Amino acid sequence: MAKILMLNSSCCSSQILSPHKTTISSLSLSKAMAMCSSFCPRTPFHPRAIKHQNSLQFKAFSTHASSTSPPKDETPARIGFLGLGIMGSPMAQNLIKSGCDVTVWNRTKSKCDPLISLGAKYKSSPEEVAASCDVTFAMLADPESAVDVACGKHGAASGMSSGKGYVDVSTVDGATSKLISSQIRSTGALFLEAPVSGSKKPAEDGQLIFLTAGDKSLYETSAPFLDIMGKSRFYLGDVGNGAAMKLVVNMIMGSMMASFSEGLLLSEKVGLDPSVLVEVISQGAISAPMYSMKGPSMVQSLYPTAFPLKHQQKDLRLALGLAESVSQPTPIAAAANELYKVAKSHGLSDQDFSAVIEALKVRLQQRT
Ligand SMILES: NC(=O)C1=CN([C@@H]2O[C@H](COP(=O)(O)OP(=O)(O)OC[C@H]3O[C@@H](n4cnc5c(N)ncnc54)[C@H](OP(=O)(O)O)[C@@H]3O)[C@@H](O)[C@H]2O)C=CC1
Ligand SMILES: O=CC(=O)O
Repeated sequence: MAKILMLNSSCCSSQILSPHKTTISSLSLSKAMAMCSSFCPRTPFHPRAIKHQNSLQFKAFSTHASSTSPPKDETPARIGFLGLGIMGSPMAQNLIKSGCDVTVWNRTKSKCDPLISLGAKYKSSPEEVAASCDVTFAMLADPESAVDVACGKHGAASGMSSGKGYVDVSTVDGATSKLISSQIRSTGALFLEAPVSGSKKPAEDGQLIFLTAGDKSLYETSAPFLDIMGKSRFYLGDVGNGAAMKLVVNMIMGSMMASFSEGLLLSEKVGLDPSVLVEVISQGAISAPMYSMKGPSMVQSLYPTAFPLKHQQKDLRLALGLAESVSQPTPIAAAANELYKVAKSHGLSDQDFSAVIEALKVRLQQRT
């Protein structure tokens, strides 16, 4: 999907400044240009929300982010963010740093504190966040927590009403997403599922890939915010399609990591240097950023957590359920899932998913 950027070149000099007057060094040029166009009143492209059927109408950024006052009928969007784990915290942080009016909530309140210091507001329940915001994002661990936060007691749905939107960016299965969608939409609000591809570093750098599905008008009004947090976005149609796309991608990723782990250990066992294997792979047709990023630390048996192993196993489990639902054989993913289960049983749930290699070491030790 191409982003269309209409730039007024006079506002984009060699050093592009954010509204907070800091150089945007970690953002891509296209993102910086898009942000520049957002803040420059002379550019034809401006992320003001379009008026839609259910009157979702707002501008993307708070007034201090713009050099001119907004028209009187536009108020700055109030953005809610629920779930401040490895992914949610940097995503919310990027919204705040871009000048958005952000209200946060997290089950463990202490994780809100760094964001409050950056200017976020705080509410003590998902319901209160949803009631006080125009669009609420949720980044929760798994289907159970996503349902609980959206539909449980004092959940977001209780604070939703017509004119509001709920964007669930958690990785869940289609059935869960449809359940949340129906609860949210029964209040008159709009729903978008938008799981992300990309891990901790892309979340920090605003380089995530959004896989969205659901209410198209919410997709359009949320686009300026998705573009702050991500580098691309796909609109895939009906609720369930975004979840399915995410699960297929992560099914492939989990199998790739399991296979890479076998290769590293086999190379070592036959007397090769696994670091050289990582280098060889990086130069050939099977190279992937994941191998180059994770390989060197895996060789040292280090697994600093970016994507928790428990979440990778959850995604494999959900992907296998998806495959089962259409009778698609997925023997490789099924075998990989077993390996992640072994890793979990050895206490590796909260390590990075690359720690799955330890499950193979355990097996080797048990056999010898
Ligand atoms: N890390 C990654 O690289 C990526 C992760 N994802 C997906 O994004 C989602 C979040 O991942 P990540 O940030 O890594 O996960 P974390 O485990 O770091 O964070 C999980 C979040 O869910 C909250 N949570 C868990 N259980 C409950 C519950 N019962 N009620 C309320 N809140 C709950 C946690 O709250 P608390 O702080 O209180 O524990 C925390 O805010 C997952 O679905 C994951 O699969 C997608 C792409 C990449
Ligand atoms: O879900 C994990 C990712 O890296 O994407």
